[in-house]
Amino acid sequence: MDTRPLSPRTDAGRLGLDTFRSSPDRALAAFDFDGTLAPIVDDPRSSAPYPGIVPALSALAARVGTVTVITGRPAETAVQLGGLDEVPGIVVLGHYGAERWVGGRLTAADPPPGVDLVRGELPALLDSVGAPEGTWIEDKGRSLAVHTRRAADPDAALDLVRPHLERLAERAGLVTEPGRMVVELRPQGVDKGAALTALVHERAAGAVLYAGDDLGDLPAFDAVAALREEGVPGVTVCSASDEVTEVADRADLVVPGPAGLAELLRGLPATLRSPTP
Ligand SMILES: O=P(O)(O)OC[C@H]1O[C@H](O[C@H]2O[C@H](CO)[C@@H](O)[C@H](O)[C@H]2O)[C@H](O)[C@@H](O)[C@@H]1O
Repeated sequence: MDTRPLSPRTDAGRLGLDTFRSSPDRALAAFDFDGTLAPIVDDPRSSAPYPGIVPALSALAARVGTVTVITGRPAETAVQLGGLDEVPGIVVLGHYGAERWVGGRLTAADPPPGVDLVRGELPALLDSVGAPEGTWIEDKGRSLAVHTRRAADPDAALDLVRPHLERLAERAGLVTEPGRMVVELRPQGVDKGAALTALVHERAAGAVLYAGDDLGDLPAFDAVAALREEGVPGVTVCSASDEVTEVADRADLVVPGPAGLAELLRGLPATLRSPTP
């Protein structure tokens, strides 16, 4: 694994980063939250950004056209846990793009009815299939996530509940989103790739950087590849972990987790071209 900072291993990634640096005022920098800006912890309610990340995002926001966080969390949860309201102009796209938070204002569509069905049936379902102690439901309003990180054997617990969750999601007209010791049951029709593409187009961004750590970030990596075809150079960054290796395999640049991303962010502003007087 190449973990040298700021050295993309692909030509397309190098072009993406070079273009990002040479025209920062037209660039868009997008970040996943959990596992990328915030280290993974046992209890999702106690997530917090890696030290120095928020000031680094603020410094970046002063130099680049758009800074955004695209997360599976509700947008307001990410803002609150991350202290993201300190970052000037930041756009937080929650629930894989179904919600948008900017400057304290949240816009979102109503959740589909299937979410209520899942909310009503999930606890009894987990009991009936013998989900082990430590299995936990996170109710995120417009989706629900079943976490197993706190079970004695998280992988075995996930394997046990996954097929039942897939059947329930199908019955409710929802989809399952697999992640790090979690399966989420969420509405169809949104993903981080569509969210990223829409924001790049809206801002007429001339270059894009996307950083993520989990399977839910791969549609955003696909979006970066499609944007390149459209003529928008881009670079993908993996915040690497031992839990998920597919993202590192696909990334142009691999950094060792949120600590590595913080280092990358701290160094990035100094490499950006200054505006010509
Ligand atoms: O899109 P993201 O910002 O990466 O959010 C994805 C999921 O992140 C959270 O779960 C993950 O982080 C937890 C806290 O570190 C960890 O305990 C859990 O095992 C991880 O899967 C969040 O709780 C989910 O709702 C998000 O969908």
